[in-house]
Amino acid sequence: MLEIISGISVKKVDEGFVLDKGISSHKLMENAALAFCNWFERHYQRNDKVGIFCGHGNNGGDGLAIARMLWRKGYDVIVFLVGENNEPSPDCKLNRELLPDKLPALSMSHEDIAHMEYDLNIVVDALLGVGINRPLEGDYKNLVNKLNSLSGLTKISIDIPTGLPSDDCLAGDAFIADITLSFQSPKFSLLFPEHANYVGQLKVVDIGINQFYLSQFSEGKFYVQKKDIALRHKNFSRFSHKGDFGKVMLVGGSFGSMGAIRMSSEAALRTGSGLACCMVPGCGVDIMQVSLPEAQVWAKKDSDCIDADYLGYNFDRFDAVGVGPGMGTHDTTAEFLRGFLTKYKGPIVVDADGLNILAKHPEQLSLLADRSILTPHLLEFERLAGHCKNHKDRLQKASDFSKKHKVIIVLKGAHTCITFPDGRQFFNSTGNKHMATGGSGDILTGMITSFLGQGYSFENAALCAVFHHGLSGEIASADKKRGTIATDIIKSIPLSYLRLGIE
Ligand SMILES: NC(=O)C1=CN([C@@H]2O[C@H](COP(=O)(O)OP(=O)(O)OC[C@H]3O[C@@H](n4cnc5c(N)ncnc54)[C@H](O)[C@@H]3O)[C@@H](O)[C@H]2O)[C@@H](O)CC1
Ligand SMILES: [K+]
Repeated sequence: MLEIISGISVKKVDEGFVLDKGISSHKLMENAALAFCNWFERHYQRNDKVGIFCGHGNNGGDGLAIARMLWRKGYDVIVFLVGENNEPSPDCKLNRELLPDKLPALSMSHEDIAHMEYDLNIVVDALLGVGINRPLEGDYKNLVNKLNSLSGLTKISIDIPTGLPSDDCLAGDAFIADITLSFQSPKFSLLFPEHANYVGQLKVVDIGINQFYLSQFSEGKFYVQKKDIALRHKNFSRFSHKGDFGKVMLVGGSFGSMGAIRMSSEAALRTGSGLACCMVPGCGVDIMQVSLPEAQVWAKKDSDCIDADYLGYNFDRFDAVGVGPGMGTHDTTAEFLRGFLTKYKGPIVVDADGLNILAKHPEQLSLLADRSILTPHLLEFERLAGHCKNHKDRLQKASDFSKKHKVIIVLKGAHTCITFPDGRQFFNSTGNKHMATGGSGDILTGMITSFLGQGYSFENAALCAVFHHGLSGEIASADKKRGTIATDIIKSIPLSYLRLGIE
């Protein structure tokens, strides 16, 4: 699992790695530049006109090495040098000297920046990286704003968009990238929703520094990728029977809101549950049985919402229970939740109106069994934990909340963050904007509940479900883009398993 370390630690990791391996820091920069160029070559043609904007630190050094390599591969490259009245870092200086004589390199004055007019297809931002220690000003600021104003070309940031602090929220200007290629592991701030427009698509490239070096600076933050997830799945044999795949219950729905619980239930079945039973109000029975014949239904006749009478049911027959989608927050439903949390101590997932009830009745939080999984989106989380100044603050509050109530928080959004009571936070790498559609969260509830029911540990259930949910969304939206709807995501769950070689 990739460690997400602070910008200050990045420098220390580099130094430790270089010392241990007996290589030069220049060689490490060459590795980084090569990793970038290998990625670049797979995506861009040699007739593209590439402008590489290089600052005076090591980020600029990366840009210069990349320019030299791309030029040697036959790309049409122009190098722009900025910040030349600052002392360049030693590796930046060396890479300036290594530029081939025939490769055009232009020093940019204030006037050049103001009147810049080049016919470029691709802009590479190698102005500043994780070494930024103050908001942009002067030439750097003017150039970044100028580049941001150009349209109709592809903009790529090296390591981090210039101007973004690696571990904090942006104050001031920053380069707006279409793609950010971050070296070795993503920088923390690249995962904040406030920065989504600056980062564009996030790619992480390996530059050969192994995890041993990164883990020495661990802050308990991790970036979850495909290779981390495949191994966390359980193997089932041909002798496995329905019971091994788990019996789960999904509780929710109310008059006019039956879609949510229907989608959760279908998602649980598609994730592999042996049996899914949904507990719904009487008004939802026909809807469920007609639209999802594979699910069992339990309901009280003539009711419009889940009420305290539902507490007579024996929940202990289930391996896991998901509660909340479409359930409403009626007083009698809150009464049900109080009784349910008191009664059932198996693995549970609480989502949507289940969370809204907890926000309205915070005394119920103490009834949650240890390691219950709560799946709020950003707004639901704030209802539970109070106003958050920004995402950094929100992540800290998620950590405090998780520790205090001994629950697992799945904070949904781009790079969904899973926080455990021991403080570890896992950031997901799958998913895209097309998943921001009604019902998407209900599906995740069904998926986590299903994994819990299959006997996965709390950690593996949360990580696998979040990863597959995102990947299913990517698969579903590949040809539907903004026309993607939640049920498309459910249909893609089996394909997501296949992508990981899981049968
Ligand atoms: N393991 C890694 O992640 C590696 C990182 N490398 C690169 O090294 C970069 C970090 O290099 P540096 O630490 O030299 O940092 P930068 O390239 O970000 O530059 C730091 C320099 O800029 C100055 N500076 C800070 N804020 C400024 C501002 N607002 N305006 C103008 N100047 C400002 C600093 O005083 C310092 O002189 C990474 O982002 C990455 O691109 C690679 O070369 C090698 C491996
Ligand atoms: K940069």
